[in-house]
This record gives sequence, structure tokens and C-alpha cells, in this order.
Amino acid sequence: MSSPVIELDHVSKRYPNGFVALEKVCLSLFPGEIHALLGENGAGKSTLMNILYGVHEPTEGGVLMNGRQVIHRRPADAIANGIGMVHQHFKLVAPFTVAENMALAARGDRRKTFRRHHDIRAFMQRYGMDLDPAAIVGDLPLALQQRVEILKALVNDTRVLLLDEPSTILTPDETRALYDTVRHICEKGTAVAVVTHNVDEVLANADRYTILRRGKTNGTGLTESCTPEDLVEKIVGRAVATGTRLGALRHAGDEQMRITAGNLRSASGSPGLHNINLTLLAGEVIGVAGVEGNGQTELFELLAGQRPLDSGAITRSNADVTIALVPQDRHHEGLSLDLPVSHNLLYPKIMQGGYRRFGLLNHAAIAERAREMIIQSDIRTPSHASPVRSLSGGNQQKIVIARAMAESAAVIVVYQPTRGLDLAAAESVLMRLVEAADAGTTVVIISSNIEELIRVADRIVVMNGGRITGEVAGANMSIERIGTLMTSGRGIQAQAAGAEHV
Ligand SMILES: Nc1ncnc2c1ncn2[C@@H]1O[C@H](COP(=O)(O)OP(=O)(O)OP(=O)(O)O)[C@@H](O)[C@H]1O
Repeated sequence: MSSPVIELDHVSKRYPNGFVALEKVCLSLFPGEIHALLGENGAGKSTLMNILYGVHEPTEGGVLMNGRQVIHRRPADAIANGIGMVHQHFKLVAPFTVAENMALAARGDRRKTFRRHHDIRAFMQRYGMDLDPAAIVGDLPLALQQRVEILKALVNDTRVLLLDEPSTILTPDETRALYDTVRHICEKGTAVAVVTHNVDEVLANADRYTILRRGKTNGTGLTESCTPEDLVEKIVGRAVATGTRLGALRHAGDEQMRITAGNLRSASGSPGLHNINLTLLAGEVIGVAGVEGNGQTELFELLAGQRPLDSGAITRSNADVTIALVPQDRHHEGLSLDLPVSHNLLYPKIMQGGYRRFGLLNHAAIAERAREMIIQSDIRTPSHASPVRSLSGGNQQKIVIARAMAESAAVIVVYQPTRGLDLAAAESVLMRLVEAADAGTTVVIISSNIEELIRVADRIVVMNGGRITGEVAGANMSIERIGTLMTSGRGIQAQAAGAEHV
């Protein structure tokens, strides 16, 4: 076997607040291999990737490249040593072309290579990619924007490529295509580390895995010799029954909201909405499926009251129909990162004048309620007073969901509720949404994860190109049927015919 390109040698990381996020972790990445990094929310995966990429320095232990210790004080040091990273939140310049974005990432003389489109195409083809260098990045679908990020990470003679949860924004087909590309990259001798929560994806694509549990290594090895159950048990510490339907089919109640012949104009990067007809009933879970960028964001904004329709109508059955939201972009819309966990959890109530005594905020009451919510939603935080910025991505997400659930609204609209959550946390969020519907709440789940929707929804509407291309319910909710509606170009005809109901 070849020797590792990069190793972590008994690395520990203590954050300034004293929290130990990694404890004596060892990791070896080999050339030509895909190494999956797994672990529940807050296990230390991002901390580990950030150490590899020079964002953080280890408190103890060392980083070795080709057997020699290296010190990466900042990402520029890691990049200079051949390490590239693709973050979950893309760092692209949207109005620039693919070529311009690549040139911006290139260091020194390599920039010249990325001036001529001919050379850029040759570079892409080395890795089995074929994008138009002149395409404006902001106009590309997310899956292709991700390819541009990967290309950017490769431009500096990269020997180690780090991918942070790359599949969360992709459909199953796009995920397969992503791993085809990653395999091409490995074949050039690059070592790839991928953070993911998806065990099936690991077993289908990775060569090796390492599991972190509460900052320590809890298993590492070759994927060929393990089963999904082995991995889940090591990640969560117990078996998790995923895959089965959660809750029985419900009987929907009265109408809560209705969109009638709703239209929003298309704009650059937005398909708009076209002749949307959707009735939301009490006590049902409505799934909205679709490849990202096909009108789901616009539908969310419409239901949230953030955008008026250009034509058509959106009505609530009465003034008591309140709406709670879990937005897609939790960092910008969902959280105040520098405020404590407690204030983020109780933000709506505090803004409505709650938790006050003699006109001042009642901090003791806020802390008490926040502690209850932290336990109920299993939010891993040192305390209710910790700034949200210091929590892991998955635990930040649990805050947004817990807050929306606590509003006891008539309608709750959630965008990709389990994105970035570990298996057990995802299961618990889905369960809570189902329970809310059982108690009479209308739950709208917008998700590109079809399996998840089938497990919880009573009916699923499918969007493509800003149109509802069909609706399936009960036993007709199959991956094949929904997948066909997601990619079919039948939007206009289906809507004209009142959409397809199965
Ligand atoms: N800047 C920080 N200050 C203090 N604690 C931090 C800081 N960043 C992360 N942590 C803590 O370190 C632990 C590990 O966080 P990390 O982001 O590495 O987890 P993760 O495995 O990537 O989780 P997720 O799957 O939710 O993204 C968490 O408990 C988190 O609260």
C-alpha cells in the first residue's frame, strides 16, 4: 500500500472557550482514495477539516505531509502545500465566468493557464469535467456551481481535496455524477476526504472511512468490509431504524391556506412560478419535491408572505392561521450568530414582547425555557448562553427547527429540514414534524430528498420549471414516479390540464 499524503497525528483541538472538539485523533489520507468522514452533529468533522485546511491549528499533535511535519497557520499555507477545499457554502463570484472564478483561485504563474479557454478545457478534461469556461457562474445550476468550486480547489497542483458535505444539495443522480468526477480526480493520485451523513453514499463510493464520536475516533477502516448497520451503530452509538414510514396516513382537516392561479415573473436565476394551485389543509404533511432551483424557493417566499404574487391570489382561511418558517439559508435568515442560543431559540416570543418583567428582559425565564428546548431537541451546546456561532452546523440547524416548532403555528413551512443533520437528529426532526401534523398543524416540507418525503408526507406535489407538474398521494408516492415528474418537461401541459393527480 502507498504511504499517506497527509496524516493527523494524535491531534487535539481545544477552542478558546475551553471546549475540546477533538481528542488525540489520528487520520491518514492515501493518494487515489476517497476517505469518508462520518459522525453525528458536533462530533468534530468540520474542526478536523479546518485543521487540515489551515483554518485552525491543533492544540496538540501534528499534521504530517509525506511523513514530514507541516504547520498551516492559515488556508494560504495549506493551499501552498497542495490542499484544496470545497465548503458547504460556496465562495464563488456569481457575476463572473467559470474561467474568471478559476483564475481568481489560482496562485502565481498558474493564473496565466486560466486565461485561455482552450487550456481551461484541457484542465477540466483531465478530471472528466466539461463546463463552458465562458458561462456566468450565477446562471449555473447548483450541481454545476459545485463543479466550479471543485475546479477552483484543484487549480493549485492539489494533492489533497477536502469536500464538506458535498451531496446535501444534490439529487441522487447528481450525487452519482459527483462521485464519478471525484473518482476521476482520485485517479490522478489525489487523496480525497469527504464529510457526509449518508451511510449508503459512503458504502457506494468511498474506499475508507473514519468515524468521529464526541471528538474521538470511533472506528476507521476499509468500506468493503462493513455494512450500513456497522457504520450507523458506530456513528450514533445505537441502531437507528431509517427507511420505514413515520406515522400512519392522516385524515386532513379544514382548509388553512390556498394559492389560486399564482404567478411570479421569471427572473435571472429564478424560474418564477406559473399557474400554481395549491390548497393546504389542517393536519396534513405536504411534501414539495423537485430538483433545487425549480420554484421551491419562490413557493417558500410566497407562503412566508415575503413576496407578493404578480397575479393570482393567496388566501388564509382566517386571521388565526399563523405561519412558522424554517428557511433554507439558516445563516442569513434563520440565526443571529453572535447572540446566545437562548435568544435565538426564543427570538419570536421575545420580539412579540414576551419574557419581560417590569419592562426588562426576564433572563432567568429565558434561560429556563431555553434549557428545556435544548434538552428536547438534543442541541449540543456548552450552555444556553453560548453564541450560536460556536455550535456545529447541525446543531445550529436544530435551533432553527426547535424555534419554529415552538411557535405552535397553524402552518409550518420547512425548507430541507434534515439537510446537514446526522441520522438520529434527522429522524427526530421528522418525527416531530409528523407529530405536529397529527396534532392538527399543516406541515409543508420542501425537500429534494424524495425518500424522506415519501416517509412522512400524505401527498407530494412535484415542481419543475416553476410549475407543479403533478401530485402523488398514498401508495402512489414512489421514487420512480416522483423522479419522472421532477425531470419531465411536462410542466406547461400538465398545468394546463390542471396538473396530474395520481
Ligand atoms: N469556534 C468555536 N468555539 C467553541 N466551540 C466550537 C467552535 N466551533 C465548534 N465548536 C464546538 O466543537 C464541536 C465540534 O464542532 P464541529 O463543527 O467540528 O462538528 P461537526 O462534526 O462538523 O458537526 P455538524 O455535523 O453539525 O456540522 C461542537 O460541539 C461545537 O459546538
